[in-house]
Amino acid sequence: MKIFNSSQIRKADAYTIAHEPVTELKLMERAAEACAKWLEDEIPRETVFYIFCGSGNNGGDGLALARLLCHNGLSTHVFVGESNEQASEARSVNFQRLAEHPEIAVHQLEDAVELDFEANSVLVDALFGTGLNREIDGKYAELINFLNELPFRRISIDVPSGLFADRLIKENATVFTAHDTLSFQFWKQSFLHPETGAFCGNVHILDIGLHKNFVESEPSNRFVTDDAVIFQLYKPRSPFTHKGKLGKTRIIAGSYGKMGAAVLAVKAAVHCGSGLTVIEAPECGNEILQTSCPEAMFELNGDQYATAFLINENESVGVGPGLGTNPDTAKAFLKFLQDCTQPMVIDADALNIIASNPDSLKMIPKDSILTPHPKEFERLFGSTANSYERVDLAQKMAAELGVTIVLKDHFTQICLPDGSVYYNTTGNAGMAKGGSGDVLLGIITSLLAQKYEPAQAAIFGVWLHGKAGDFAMQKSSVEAMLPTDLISELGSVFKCLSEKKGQIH
Ligand SMILES: NC(=O)C1=CN([C@@H]2O[C@H](COP(=O)(O)OP(=O)(O)OC[C@H]3O[C@@H](n4cnc5c(N)ncnc54)[C@H](O)[C@@H]3O)[C@@H](O)[C@H]2O)[C@H](O)CC1
Ligand SMILES: [K+]
Repeated sequence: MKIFNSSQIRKADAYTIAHEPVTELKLMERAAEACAKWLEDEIPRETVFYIFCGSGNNGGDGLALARLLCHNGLSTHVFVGESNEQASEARSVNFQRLAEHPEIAVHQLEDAVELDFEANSVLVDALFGTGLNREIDGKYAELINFLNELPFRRISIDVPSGLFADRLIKENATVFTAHDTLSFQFWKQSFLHPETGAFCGNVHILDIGLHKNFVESEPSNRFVTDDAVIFQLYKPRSPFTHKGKLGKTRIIAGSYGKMGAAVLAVKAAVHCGSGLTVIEAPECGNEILQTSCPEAMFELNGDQYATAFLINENESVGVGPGLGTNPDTAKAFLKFLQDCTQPMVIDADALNIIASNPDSLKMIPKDSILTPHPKEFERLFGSTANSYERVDLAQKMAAELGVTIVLKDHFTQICLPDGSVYYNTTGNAGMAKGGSGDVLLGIITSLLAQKYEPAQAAIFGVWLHGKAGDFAMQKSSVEAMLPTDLISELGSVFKCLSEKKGQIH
């Protein structure tokens, strides 16, 4: 799914109105219908809805929503500003149409502070959407601060009021803090970054039928990895295949005291479908690895830590977890990097060695995949003021070096050599635990061995890893789930994928 900025979203709106064709009023009605359906499906019927409406079309959505909810027998209050003079036509019509339902209580926005809210209230924010053009202040800020303190579920229409769709806000800016955001048609960039996404709660993207031709032809280099992307990437296994056709994965990982990282990476590679898997590690890991993962072959590269790396053609290499940064390991790794020509997956200590030897960035084979967390990214490419600047820098460096950079975050960003960025939305806070990254390296390397193109392996691998995390969370909890559980859940994720793909074709 493409990510558009607010001016592109306005264009999508206008294009749809002109070419479907459909009136602005009808489009607003569709948006309100989608929200009403979601609320009626998700929120108990005895709820009292308090809908706060601004003077723009976001407010118009709120007014239409109030009418639809009331029409369906739900208890509804609306709050509007003093004057409707500035309002768009569609918003004004929806204000007038409230008269169809005299049972809707209409209040002034400033009266909210005096109101006795029912115990089973839900607050709906339709104050500002993509038309916000400056930070919120004055009476709107007072109202939002008041609403944020009430002990009720808060739901935003399209965008939490106070957030811009496509840029950072000032620290301490006033924003409606939503538990859920019902947003139209597209993910907005601000939902995907920690500084702004924290205000959105759970994001639900509602289809309102904006014109396909516009969506297809309007350029964007930012995307969200959605189900359509994944179904296109996933290659179901042919019944006539054999292990020789499913690639050879080499995981180079582990040193004394950090052999768990190697275990996790190699097990993930095997569970992700690698035909043949080799774990290259120092002698101290031999017994541990052969016992914990008998499916993989062991090859020696040192005693307590790696001192020489083996190069084999026709293998996909994933290197770094638990490797350590002993000077001998660093020297051997840099030589290996210089001699290799095949794309490889580089993580953890291998990234730290590169960061300590900046000239080695140029030696990374083209199309390789780097999987830094924010701290590793900073060591490699320097610090940035915020996550928006960080993804811009990652996008630039990926294109400059001809590599894929997987910037690990709540919504991990996959920056491809062609300058595009994919945001991943699978995964959860239970994955913020030592060992998750080792599993990711194993998954991506395994996909690379199975002849997924490097960019595909990165996008698909990050999605799989997150989805396995979501399955693991359902069985356990964000606190208790383990990176090992991600490996165990890979099977269920593939099962689900192949069943769904079967339905589609
Ligand atoms: N694009 C779509 O797919 C659809 C969008 N819909 C809804 O429309 C809004 C966008 O509406 P718009 O009228 O452009 O903007 P807003 O409602 O967000 O508000 C603009 C309004 O507010 C004033 N304003 C802006 N910033 C401030 C501020 N800080 N303080 C006070 N006033 C401010 C501005 O001058 C305008 O007067 C979109 O989000 C959807 O909810 C359609 O209904 C369906 C299709
Ligand atoms: K809103």
